[in-house]
Amino acid sequence: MPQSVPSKQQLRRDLRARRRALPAIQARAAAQALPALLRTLPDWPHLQHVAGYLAADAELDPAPLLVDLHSAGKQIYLPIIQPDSSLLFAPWTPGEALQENRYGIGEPARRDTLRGAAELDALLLPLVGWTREGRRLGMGGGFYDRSLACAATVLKIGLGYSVQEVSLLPADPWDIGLDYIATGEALLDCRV
Ligand SMILES: Nc1nc2c(c(=O)[nH]1)N(C=O)[C@@H](CNc1ccc(C(=O)N[C@@H](CCC(=O)O)C(=O)O)cc1)CN2
Ligand SMILES: Nc1ncnc2c1ncn2[C@@H]1O[C@H](COP(=O)(O)OP(=O)(O)OP(=O)(O)O)[C@@H](O)[C@H]1O
Repeated sequence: MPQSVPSKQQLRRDLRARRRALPAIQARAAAQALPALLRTLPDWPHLQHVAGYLAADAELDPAPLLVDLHSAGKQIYLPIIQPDSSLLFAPWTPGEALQENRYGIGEPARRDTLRGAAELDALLLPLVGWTREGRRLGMGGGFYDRSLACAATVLKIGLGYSVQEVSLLPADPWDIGLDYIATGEALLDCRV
């Protein structure tokens, strides 16, 4: 009998629990490995506008990576949830003022020059689950899928622990694939 694929909802529950159970020392090591891993990207020198996120719910923390990008002279951005449930991205520098969104996640208070995903060079996506082929499972709001529907050119880099890898994910027509996945141990090229 073919093995059935668990629902996205079931997977989300299991993988979020797995993420929360990771020892703090491993979580920190993965976050601290990200800057050197991302610097091996062939496109790294050309990335000028890069959106990240502020870690919530035990997500792989891009903070050291955002500091590294900033110190390399790149402009970093954070997502702002829009009324139509898409995301726009506001420039942000580590330490600048934040205000909480409906999930308690900080968003830049200064939002004068918002960009769409298509106007960024790279986007760091928080992963709940991932496959080697670059499929992703997010928190379930569809925010990233909606925002990427018209942004084919932006380099999509998922950040997720290796314990969040699964062999199969349910495929929906709106799912947008990743170009790379950084696990904290390796940078995987999903386009090959
Ligand atoms: N760090 C981070 N920022 C992000 C995202 C993300 O996944 N991670 N998003 C990526 O989309 C957007 C926010 N999406 C989110 C979707 C669901 C939940 C969440 O915690 N849901 C709760 C129920 C919360 C409630 O309804 O009050 C849950 O499922 O337990 C959080 C963020 C924009 N910013
Ligand atoms: N391009 C889109 N346009 C309209 N609705 C969309 C689009 N993409 C996704 N959605 C809606 O978003 C909901 C959640 O999608 P899904 O379960 O794939 O979320 P996710 O990819 O895990 O979340 P996220 O993208 O926020 O990380 C779906 O019910 C779907 O209807």
